Amino acid sequence: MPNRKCSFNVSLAESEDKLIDSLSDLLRRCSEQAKDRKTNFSLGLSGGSLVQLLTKALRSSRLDTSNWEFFFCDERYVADDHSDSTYCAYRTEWLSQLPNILDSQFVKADTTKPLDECAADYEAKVKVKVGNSPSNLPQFDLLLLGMGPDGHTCSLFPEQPAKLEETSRLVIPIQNSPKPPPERITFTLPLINNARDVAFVVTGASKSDVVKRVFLDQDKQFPAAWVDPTSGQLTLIVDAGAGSQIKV
Ligand SMILES: O=C(O)[C@H](O)[C@@H](O)[C@H](O)[C@H](O)COP(=O)(O)O
Repeated sequence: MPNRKCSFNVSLAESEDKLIDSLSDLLRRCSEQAKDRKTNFSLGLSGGSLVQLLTKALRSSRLDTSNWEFFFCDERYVADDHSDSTYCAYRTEWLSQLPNILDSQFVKADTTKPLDECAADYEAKVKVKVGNSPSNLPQFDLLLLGMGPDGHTCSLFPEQPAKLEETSRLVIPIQNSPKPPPERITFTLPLINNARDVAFVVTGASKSDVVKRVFLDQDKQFPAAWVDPTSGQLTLIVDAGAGSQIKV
């Protein structure tokens, strides 16, 4: 595998139930490690299909989430109660299905601020709430990432390669996103790659080629291929369709 700093674990699930089990196992391991360190469990969320899959994993695993804090690896720049808001998608789902999770456990983006300020403010929140690694950067316990068919992850898109070069800011504004809505904020690679654990959850046969090109070829035209934790662990959880070109 070319140039990857970290090796990665692959979990190839034959059914949705198995995929949810793998996700639950990962959440259990990472949250127990946070408990052992006597810290809150900091978990970065993504949108899309992950909303449903994570809800199912939390319901079936019955993990104790009382010391968990939920952040957003990216967020759409819309009001909290807008149907495009990733926070809104989780909150709506969890209010009925996971009522023990409190609204105060979400660290939300303040989208009432201008876009640039919203990103800077979210970075400040991350710095206050997430403990630093020895490199002096906030270190998330786990980031759950999705990947689009174009190889985007978070709100880092192939059409905006300069965003991959960011070295100082941890959260940046995005304008003119090729996927609507056009305005967003997103974690940058220095923050993503500093996490203890990063996991991609990818499903569907239509993504099998991009999964191969990102994870096996590490083809840097795809932003997801830039995710390469410095000292953390990378996990790929795929169903049979998305993982059909990956041999475990
Ligand atoms: O803000 C967004 O537009 C979505 O969060 C998006 O980035 C999503 O995570 C990926 O496109 C994967 O989505 P699926 O898993 O649903 O394919």
